[in-house]
Amino acid sequence: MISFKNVSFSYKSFKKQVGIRGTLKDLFKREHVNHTALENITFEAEKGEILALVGPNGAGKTTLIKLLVGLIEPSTGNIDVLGFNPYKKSNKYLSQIGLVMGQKSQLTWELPAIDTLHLIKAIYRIDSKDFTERLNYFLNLLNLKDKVAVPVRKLSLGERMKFELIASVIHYPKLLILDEPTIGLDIESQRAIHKFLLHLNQTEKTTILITSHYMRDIEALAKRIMILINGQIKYDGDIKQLVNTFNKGNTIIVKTKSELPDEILGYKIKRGSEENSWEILLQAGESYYELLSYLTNNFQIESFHMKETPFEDIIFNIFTETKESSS
Ligand SMILES: Nc1ncnc2c1ncn2[C@@H]1O[C@H](COP(=O)(O)OP(=O)(O)OP(=O)(O)O)[C@@H](O)[C@H]1O
Repeated sequence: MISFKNVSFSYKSFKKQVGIRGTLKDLFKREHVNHTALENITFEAEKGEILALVGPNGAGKTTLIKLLVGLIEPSTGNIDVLGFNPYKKSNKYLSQIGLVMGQKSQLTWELPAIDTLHLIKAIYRIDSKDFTERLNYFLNLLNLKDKVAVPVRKLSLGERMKFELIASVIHYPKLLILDEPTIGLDIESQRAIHKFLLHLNQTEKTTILITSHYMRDIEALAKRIMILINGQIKYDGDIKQLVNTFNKGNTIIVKTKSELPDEILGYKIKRGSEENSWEILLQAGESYYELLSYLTNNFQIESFHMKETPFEDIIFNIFTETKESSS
């Protein structure tokens, strides 16, 4: 379905010299600078997969999406999507993909969303009966039935994004690309969009590639995650596996009736947020049986529970560690 082989991409830009002399020099001879946004990217995705692409700002996510939709051509390497070279922008290829960009709208601002949808129907030559049935089905699913005649500018952000989604999938795309589709949305709208995407993926086997800075999106949707840092793939695989590999440890929260020392059996004890609560960091996979039995035998313990490291923190640690090791 998607195949990237040793794909690199560099943006070319002009070097701007400082001062009036520099500006004058620039008029006659401009120096080019190359910025490598993606370096040697190789991955494949199968039909029906939901693949999450994450990375810090400037990692190269949007560049990868631009390559996928054929807006730019790789500097080196090969891309094949659904048997096409995206850069050739053949109509046959474009009719099989859908794109949602959270920061850009494909709906006409002054008109009701239904008008844009009719335009899309005409462009993709969707059969009228099929279009009406599919549209009604989606409108019901996303609870938008009474919003079709409202001008887009009067819709809430959540309603608009739902219409954006419908506009990008009404023509039965085999591949749906979503760039920050839930940006700025409340949790309810985010959840509605997750539900819709999972439903589409299950019923139509739509392959989905999503980028998001919200780890909620990633956890709700994808089994596979690809982490892009400085234009390179740092991790590509199962999300659960990622947690097992990169989670440094979990924290036990202990509540006591009395003070605890700074260290027990070699474990550092930190004060928790509440009175007489304590945090003890355990290494991943470490057994805590001995520690708990020591605590219960030697102190008055009220309760204890394990706090797993949130997925978001694990991803954040991967981002910062890579940054530190490359600087
Ligand atoms: N048109 C351009 N000309 C020159 N450099 C560019 C251009 N577009 C992007 N870049 C650079 O390429 C790198 C990758 O940018 P890209 O937009 O793909 O990152 P991103 O992962 O999508 O970031 P974000 O999460 O902030 O959207 C960045 O260093 C960026 O400054």
